Amino acid sequence: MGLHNSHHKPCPTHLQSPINIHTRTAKYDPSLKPLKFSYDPKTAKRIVNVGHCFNVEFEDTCDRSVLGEGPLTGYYRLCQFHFHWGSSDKDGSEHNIDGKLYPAELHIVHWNSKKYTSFEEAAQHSDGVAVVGVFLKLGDTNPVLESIIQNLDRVKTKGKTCPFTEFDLTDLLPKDLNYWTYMGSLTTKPYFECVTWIILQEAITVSSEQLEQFRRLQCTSENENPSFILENHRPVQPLDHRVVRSSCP
Ligand SMILES: NS(=O)(=O)c1c(F)c(F)c(-n2cc(CC3CCCCC3)nn2)c(F)c1F
Ligand SMILES: [Zn+2]
Repeated sequence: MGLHNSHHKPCPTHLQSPINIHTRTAKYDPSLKPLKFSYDPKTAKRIVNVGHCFNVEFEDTCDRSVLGEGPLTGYYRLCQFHFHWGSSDKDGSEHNIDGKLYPAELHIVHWNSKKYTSFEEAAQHSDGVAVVGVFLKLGDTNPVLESIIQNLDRVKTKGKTCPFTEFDLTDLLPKDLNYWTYMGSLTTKPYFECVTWIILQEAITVSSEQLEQFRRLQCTSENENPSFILENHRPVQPLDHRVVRSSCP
């Protein structure tokens, strides 16, 4: 659906992600509920180097690990999490907060298993996917991140996988679960506009050395000349007429 202007030519509105979150313009919505994470550590399955990043994949053939409440209707099934980072600690996050970039951003991807039968199907619908974004700020070594990073040398090249089980993803979340939420898209191809974005307001820590480990992943397969995933964050996109809501005043 396009907006109409004085020339009566529809101009398409885009619902692309990431965006810059202007905190003073975000609107407190008292009807927003607290986020409810119900993750079963046994659903953690494996780590995969997908070329532009690495995914930590979960068993998503049933609703054993779900995200509920918050801005969502019903619950969404956890399928994977991954990170975005930059070629230096100066940038790397996809979303910005009042123009501030963080050195990295965690995305926890869920899909609407009440209405759809797979992630691929859900991604074709505006209420299909819910991604929780968590900023990583420079600080002390994060021991929970370390338990993931110590496996990265087993998935160094594109297409490689390694088992990764018994992982409690709630250990990676900050204490404060207040969030901003808006309707947007996947930030990589095919950029489908199917995502309810839920961006946590509190960051978790990552050390510079841990970020360096991300940059040692290769986007090439093992029989190619190696090149590295130095950065994988998309530039911010126009907000257009979207409103960002906040779970707290
Ligand atoms: N940054 S993000 O917005 O959190 C983000 C995601 F949420 C994703 F789900 C993917 N994603 C892309 C595909 C291919 C599918 C192939 C079948 C059709 C749907 C896409 N698998 N997962 C993704 F790459 C990504 F970057
Ligand atoms: Zn992402």
